[in-house]
Amino acid sequence: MARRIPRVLSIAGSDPSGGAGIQADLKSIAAMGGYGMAAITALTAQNTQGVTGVHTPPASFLKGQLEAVSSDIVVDAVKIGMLADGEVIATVGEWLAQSRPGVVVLDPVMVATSGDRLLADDAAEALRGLLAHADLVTPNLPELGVLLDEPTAATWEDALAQGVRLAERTGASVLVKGGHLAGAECPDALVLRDDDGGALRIVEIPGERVETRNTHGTGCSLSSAMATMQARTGDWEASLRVVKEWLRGALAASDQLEVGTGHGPVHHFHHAEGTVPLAEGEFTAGLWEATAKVRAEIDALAFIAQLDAGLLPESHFAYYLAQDAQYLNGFSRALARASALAPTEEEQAFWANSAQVCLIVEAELHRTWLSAHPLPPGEGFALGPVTKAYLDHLLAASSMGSYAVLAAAVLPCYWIYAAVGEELHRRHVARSAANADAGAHPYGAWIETYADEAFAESTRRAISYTDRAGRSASAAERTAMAEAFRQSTVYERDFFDAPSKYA
Ligand SMILES: Nc1ncnc2c1ncn2[C@@H]1O[C@H](COP(=O)(O)OP(=O)(O)OP(=O)(O)O)[C@@H](O)[C@H]1O
Ligand SMILES: Cc1ncc(COP(=O)(O)O)c(N)n1
Repeated sequence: MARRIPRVLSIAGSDPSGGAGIQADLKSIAAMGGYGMAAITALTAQNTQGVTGVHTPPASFLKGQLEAVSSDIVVDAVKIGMLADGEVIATVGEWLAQSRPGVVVLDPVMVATSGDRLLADDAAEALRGLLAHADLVTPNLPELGVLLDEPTAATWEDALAQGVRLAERTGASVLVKGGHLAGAECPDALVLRDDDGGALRIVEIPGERVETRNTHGTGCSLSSAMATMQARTGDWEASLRVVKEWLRGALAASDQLEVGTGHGPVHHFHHAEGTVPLAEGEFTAGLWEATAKVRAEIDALAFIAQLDAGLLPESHFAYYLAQDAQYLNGFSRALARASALAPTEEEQAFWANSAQVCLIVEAELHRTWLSAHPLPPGEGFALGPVTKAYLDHLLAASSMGSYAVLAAAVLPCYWIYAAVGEELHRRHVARSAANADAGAHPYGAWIETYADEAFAESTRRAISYTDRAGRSASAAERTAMAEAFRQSTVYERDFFDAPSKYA
């Protein structure tokens, strides 16, 4: 019976480096939505380069582990991996016969990727006997040969024929794996026994080989993921389609892990990266970090240096003020929309108040700064191309209907303006302290407006609300937020640079 969160038991060896064995199984089971458990058959000392030791505790202790689990917990599926020796195999066989779990996947582990033996020489026969307890057996090509007492298949066709022979001989279904084939293809195939125990059916699932050395634990990961998916779906073919695609992604993303210098592990949770729980401030710190290059370009703009040194042409300052007034009007509308979409009353009030403050600041700009710094004669109060593009971007974010994306889109206007203003103000204060003449700075009064504690507080709150929205957003929404934030940061840069182009 299909189970939404299956309880899956791995009976396997421990790999302290985390790439294979029960460690890989528990990650794979969780990645496939199951609840993972592990009864340990043997301890290995190993890393990505190889196995340096194996310690097999008494089989009676494994029996104790299995009984402790099954006397209390319903086991929906079992995955069996490294079994070490004949005594362990006998213990697992007895437990399977007695507890009869719904799904049994057996990965007949004999030799590690590194070439080290994980099964005693004399235990292959005992392992053959255990296959009758399995619903699905997942040998790699050399293991398939050993189980049949035949040479390793040289071609995929030979391997499929061996898979059929193994299924006929054991009564289990067989997953024939193409990982050990040469070439660009990496197919897998299921030799399936119909429910009534009748004819065998081959389902081949093609796949491309991922170019990587990081294949440590792929067999363990595949078999435990298959056990979990089968308990969820009751359909081997549907399970393999999902698991194979997931494993391909895990191999492709394995380089990100940077674990070890040999055959590294696969990235079991590559598909869930965008949904990792984030600490307070982590999401917006990530947005800030990702825009470092654009922000460095802002710091290097002539506009900033000239404003700082008092050398900004008057016409540039007048253009900037006129565009700022236009911008504030549109920005206020975006903030009003953020208020309308806000999930809490606190945020609703914050954005509504900010929208109103924008209009007050715009009126103040007209009344004081713009009348003192009029545009050159003949130039109308036109919406410049950057102002228009920036506002169109905010308008698009407003109409998408996502509060989180809109918050990310309006945030750079707070954060970057505050950061740039704070730095200009810091330098101005330092200059004033060193030089009594600083009062003569033509833009001194403007730079002093940057020391506004109320704006700094609003910036902190805008960051905190955007961060909160990002932390509870879906992976797709987080991506859209990051893009909206990046785009607005680019417009911030272009806005400071616009006077040098259009004034
Ligand atoms: N380079 C690769 N690219 C894509 N898929 C691969 C690659 N290597 C292995 N696989 C897949 O990984 C799974 C395990 O296959 P493989 O034949 O390597 O088993 P294995 O030898 O038991 O694994 P292990 O590496 O754990 O010993 C199969 O689904 C196979 O198709
Ligand atoms: C404990 C344990 N179990 C299984 C394997 C096989 O995995 P691989 O063939 O990928 O090394 C392993 N190396 N260690």
